[in-house]
Amino acid sequence: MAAPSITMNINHKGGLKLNKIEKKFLRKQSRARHVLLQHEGIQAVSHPTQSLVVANGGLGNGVSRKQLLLALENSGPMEALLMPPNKPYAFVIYKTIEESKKAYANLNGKEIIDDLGQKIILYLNYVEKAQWKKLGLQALPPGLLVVEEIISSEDEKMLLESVNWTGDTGNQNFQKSLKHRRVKHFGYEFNYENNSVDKDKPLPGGLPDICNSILEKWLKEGYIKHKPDQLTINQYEPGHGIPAHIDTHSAFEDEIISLSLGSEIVMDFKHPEGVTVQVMLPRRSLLVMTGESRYLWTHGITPRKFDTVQASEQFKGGIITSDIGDLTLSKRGIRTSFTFRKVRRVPCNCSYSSVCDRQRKATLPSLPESSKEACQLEQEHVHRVYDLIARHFSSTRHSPWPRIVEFLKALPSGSVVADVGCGNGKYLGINKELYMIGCDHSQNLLDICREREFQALVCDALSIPFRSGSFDACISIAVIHHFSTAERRVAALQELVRLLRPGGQALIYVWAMEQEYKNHRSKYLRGSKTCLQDKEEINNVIAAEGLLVNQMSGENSEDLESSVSSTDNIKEEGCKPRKVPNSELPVHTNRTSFHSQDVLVPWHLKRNPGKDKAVEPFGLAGCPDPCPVFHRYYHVFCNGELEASCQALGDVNILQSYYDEGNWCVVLQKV
Ligand SMILES: O=C(O)CCC(=O)C(=O)O
Ligand SMILES: [Fe+2]
Ligand SMILES: [Zn+2]
Repeated sequence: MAAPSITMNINHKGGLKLNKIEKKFLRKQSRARHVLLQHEGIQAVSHPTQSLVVANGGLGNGVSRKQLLLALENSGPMEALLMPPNKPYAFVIYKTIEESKKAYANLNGKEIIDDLGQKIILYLNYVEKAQWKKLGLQALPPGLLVVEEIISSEDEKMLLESVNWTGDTGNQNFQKSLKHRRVKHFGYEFNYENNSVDKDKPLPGGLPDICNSILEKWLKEGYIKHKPDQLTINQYEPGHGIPAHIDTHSAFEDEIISLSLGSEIVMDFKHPEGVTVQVMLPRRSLLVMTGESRYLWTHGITPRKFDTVQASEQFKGGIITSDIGDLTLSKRGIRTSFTFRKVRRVPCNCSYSSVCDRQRKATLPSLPESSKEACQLEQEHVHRVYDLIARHFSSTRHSPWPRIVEFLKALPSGSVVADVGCGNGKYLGINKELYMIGCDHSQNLLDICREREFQALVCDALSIPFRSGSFDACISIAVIHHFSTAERRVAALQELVRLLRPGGQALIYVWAMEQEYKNHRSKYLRGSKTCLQDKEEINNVIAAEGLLVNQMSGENSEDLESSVSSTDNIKEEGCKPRKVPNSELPVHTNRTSFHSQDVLVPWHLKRNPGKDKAVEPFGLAGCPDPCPVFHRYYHVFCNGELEASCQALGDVNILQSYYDEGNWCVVLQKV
C-alpha cells in the first residue's frame, strides 16, 4: 500500500485539495520530521537533495540492510546506505538528485515487511547531509581475544551431539532450565544463589572426555595457559540472553574461555565507567577473557532475536565497529556455549579491588606516614577513583553553589581566574566576563570540560604549570580535603597563593567535620525542593545510561559535601583533630556524622534495574553485587582548621571565613 499522490511536495501550500488519506499521510510524514529533529537533531529540508533520511527503515526497527536496499535500489544507483545501530531510521545517498526524487516519490508512505514479518511504513525526507556522529575508534577490552575457527564443523557437531539435554534430569543439580536459557554443569556445580562453586564438592565424572582432549590441544597450541576443571554449558534460543556480570573473582582463576557452537551471537562488554563494546562471537570461535576483560569489564548477552552486525562478508569475529555504512541485522539461531573455568584455590589478588569480592572485604588503607605513602594513597583513593567514576560523578554535579557564583560574579570583568580542581567545569562558564581556566588531575573529567568547550588542562595541584602572580583570582572547591597530610594541604594552599598577583583573591571550600552547625542542618538534609528535583533529574540521566545511583544509602547526591546528618550535636569548638595513626582508615557511612577526620567515602555505581532484568537468583552467574564500590579519601576539616592552615602561609590575609552547607570556606587575599 503506497500513500496516494506521493509526488506532491509536503510543503505545498497551494490550492491542492487533499483527501483524507493524503492528509493523514502528510501528518505522519511531518510527525516523522518532527521526531527526527527533536530526538535526534536531524534537520530535514523541503528542497530535493541527494540524501534522504528514511524514518522507520532502521536496524532498530528490525529492517535489515538487504531489505532496505531492495526497496531503495529500484529508484536508481546509490552512493551509500547508512544504518546506525539501534536507530529506527537510515540515511540513503543517491548518486544524483533525480534518483533521490524518484525514491522520495516512490517510497514515501510505502509499506515494507521487516525481518520479523511485520509491516513497516517508510517516511522519507530530504536532508542536506547524511550525518552521523562518529563514535570514535573502538578497541576490544584489554585481555580479550576471539579465536575464529578454533574447531572444525565435525567437532562442532560432535560436541553439540554430546550434550544430552534430556538425560540425567534425575539429578537437578547438574542441569537447569533458567528463564532465559538452559544450563548444565560439569566438574563443579555452579550455584546461582551465591554465584560460586563448592570447591570441596567436585561432581563425579569431571569434564566430559571429548572436552579434555580439546582442552589439551588448546593448551599445547598456546591458546590457553591453564587447564580448566569446571564447565558450564549454556543454551540460548533466539530471544534468550544472560545479564551483564563479572564471573566471581573468588570462585574462578583469571582465564575464562567460552566456545560458541551452533550459531553466532553478539556479546556486550561494559567498563564500569559506561563504555560498551560489542563483540561478535562467530560459531566455532573461542572467546578468551583474561586480565582486565575478565576482572573489570562485565559481559552479557542482550535477550533479543536479532543482532546488529557488520554486513561485509569478510568480517567475522571481534568488535562491531561504528561504521554505519556496513551494519545489518543477523537473525539469531540456537547457540550453545561451553564456558570453561578453573576453580580458584588461592585468594584473588587481582588489581581491580573495586570489583573484587575478596578484596572488598580485605584490608583498607591506613593513614600515610611518609609523603611517598601519601602520594600512593591519593593516587589510589582520589585520582584513580575520580577517573573511574568521572562520567557518573559529573552527572551528579550540575548545580553551582550560590556563594561561589556570587564570588565569581563580583570579580571585575576581564579578570583572569584559575579553577584548581575544576572537575566537570561547572564553574568555568558562570561569568562570561571572566577569562577562566580550569585544571584537574582527572583526564576523564577534563574530557568533559573540553566537550563543553572550556579551557582546562590536566595537572597536579601541588605544581600547577602557570606563572607566579599571573591570576587575579583562584577558586579551589572541594580539593584541599583530598590531600592526606597536613603538609600537603598547606603546600596545596601555598600553590594557589603563588598563582595570585598581589591583591588577588582565592576562594577555598573544604568539607567540614561538623555537619550540623549552630543547630542548623544542611538544607539538602532538610530535603529542599530543588535538591529533590535535581536528584530526580540526575537519576533519569543515569538510568538512561544504564547506571542508577544507590538510592538506599542516599549517597552520590548533588554536592555530597553537604548531605551528612548528625545525631551527635558537635559543639562549635568541640572538634579536636581525631587521628588514629597506623590503623585502617574507616569507611564513612553516607548520611551519618563523621567519627574520624580521615575517612574513605564510598561511591556506588549501580546498574539500571530496568535493563537486563534479573530473573534468576542474584541476576545470574557473576558478581553477587554487580555494583562496583569506589572509596575516595577525605580529610574533613574541623572548625578553625582551614584558617589555621592559611595562617601558615606567607603573604596572605584572610578576608572572610564562613561555614556553607557542611563546608568550611575562606577568602584569602595576597598582600
Ligand atoms: O554464553 C557464554 O558465552 C557466556 C556464559 C557466561 O558468561 C557464564 O556462564 O558465566
Ligand atoms: Fe560469565
Ligand atoms: Zn579479584
